[in-house]
Order: sequence, then structure tokens, then C-alpha cells
Amino acid sequence: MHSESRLAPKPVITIFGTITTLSRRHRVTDNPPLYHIGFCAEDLGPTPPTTALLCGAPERARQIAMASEGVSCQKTLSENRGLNSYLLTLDTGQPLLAATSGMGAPSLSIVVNELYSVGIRRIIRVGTCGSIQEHVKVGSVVISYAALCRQGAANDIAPVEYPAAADPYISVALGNAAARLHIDHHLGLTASVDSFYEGQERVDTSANRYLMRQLQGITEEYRRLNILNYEMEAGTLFKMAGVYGFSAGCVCGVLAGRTASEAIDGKLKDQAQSNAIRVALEAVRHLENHMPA
Ligand SMILES: O=P(O)(O)O[C@H]1O[C@H](CO)[C@@H](O)[C@H]1O
Ligand SMILES: O=c1cc[nH]c(=O)[nH]1
Repeated sequence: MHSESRLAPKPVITIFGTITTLSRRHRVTDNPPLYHIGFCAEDLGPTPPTTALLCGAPERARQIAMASEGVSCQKTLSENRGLNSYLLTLDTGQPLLAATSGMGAPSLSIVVNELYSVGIRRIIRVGTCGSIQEHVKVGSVVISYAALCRQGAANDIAPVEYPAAADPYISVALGNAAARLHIDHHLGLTASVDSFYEGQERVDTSANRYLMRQLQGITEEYRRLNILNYEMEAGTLFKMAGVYGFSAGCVCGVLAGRTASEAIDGKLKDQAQSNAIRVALEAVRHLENHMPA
């Protein structure tokens, strides 16, 4: 045992106040951190969280931890590879993890595997998306109860036909949370794909103006199949939940209205993301109270 590993965590001053970060020298356990997420089960303390809010962007995980009402950040667990993760306590007393998946299913699959290893049993993706339906407006949130999963990583985990379904209790909790907060929301089907440009039929804003024939018209086809939105992680998360045996949900802020334009709406971006965060936090408060993981 190295004596330095028993040192108390080092306090650091950030623009958000004083928090504690777990540098390699100041971790309170000798157990090795998991290779990608950069922490292990013992780093989660005596009352470890079993629920994680999982964001594609590290800045969003940080926003949940440092700038959300009713959330206290106990410590920064890791910033390894930009997969920022934070140990939190909600105003209800519930422990919670805010973590980062990175963009796309391959990165998400690694992070989710390691989160499961450290004891996480409920994962709510807090993401962003593009709407493909006229009535799903930029700034609103989409709660995915299932996904059309056109993702390669998922095929390493389950057959292509395997259902990509959210936990119905989480989906209902997210819908009820959005209603309580008076946030414009839609509960429905999501298309989870592997690329932001070609896979979501972007041409005007893409460096690649050539779209393979099989993708030409795909957005209109999905629209007619009553799919609400495009994003890049939920399908694989849902399939992993089924195979591993944890519960999963997804709420995404709408950043692009694809019936009008391919572009991200910069003006409503912050509002859409903070709506998704507020809905997820409110849902967790009620899920934990009524349905222990
Ligand atoms: O904002 P996040 O959570 O990263 O989600 C969406 O944004 C990224 C693409 O811009 C993809 O990861 C997509 O799923
Ligand atoms: O259009 C969008 C916006 C965010 N994320 C996506 O995957 N697509």
C-alpha cells in the first residue's frame, strides 16, 4: 500500500467554488481506477449512487454538477479523456453520478460497461437531438421510449433485431417531470444513428456533398414511420440495458428542426439543454422516492 494513496482528497478552487478532485496521488483507495472512466467503485464513497445521468458532452455533465438547482457536487471523480464524472448529492439526499459518454455508440458502450462495473444500475441519457417532425420544436425535449437502432456498436452486444427499449417507468417519470415543470415535451420513437452528417442525411452543412443512395430520403422515411428525432447514443444504451440488466431512459433537448433546416439553432441551444437537465433531475427525485433501483 502506498502511503500517499491514503491522503485526504485535495480541495481545489474553481470558478464555481471549492470542490474536491481525485488526482491520482489523492485517491482514497488502492484499487485501480477503471481504465476509461478513471475511477473505481470505492471512489464513490460509503453511500454510492446507483443512478447516473449520462451526457454526450463533458460540459453538460459539469453543468449538472456545478450549476444546477438542488445539486451539490461532492467531488470531481475524473476528467480522464474528457469523460468527466462527478459525484453529487441531490436536495432530496439522494446520491447521484453525472458522467460523460462522449459522442456516438462506441464511446458510450465503453463508458456504460465500466459504469455498470462500479455499481450503476440506472442510466438516464441527457442529450441533444434534431427533430424530424414539424410539431417537435427546437427548445423542447424528446423523451425516447424506444429507438430504431442503426448503430454498429450495438451489433457487438446483441442481435440487430434485439429491442432497443427504455425502461417504461423511467420514460413515464421523465414525461411527468416535464409536465410538472411546464416544459414542452414529446414522448416517442428516436432514430439512433452512427453519424451526425451522412447518417442524418445532412448535405447542405456537410463537407461531403455525396450521400449514398441508401441514405437519400431516409429522413422522410423515418418521418412517415413516426420517428421524432435523430441522435447518436440512445439505441445502444437501451440494448445494453436489456442485455446487462439495468434500467435506462433518455431525454434530449432539441437543437435542430430538420423540417426547416439542417443547422443547429444557436439561440435556443442553452434553453434546450437546460430543459433536458431539469427534466432528468426532477425525474430522478421521483424515481428514487417511489421505485428504488
Ligand atoms: O449532445 P450529445 O449528448 O452529445 O448528443 C448529440 O450530440 C452529438 C452530435 O452533435 C451526438 O453525441 C448526439 O447524440
Ligand atoms: O441534429 C442533431 C442535433 C444534435 N444531435 C444530433 O445527433 N443531431
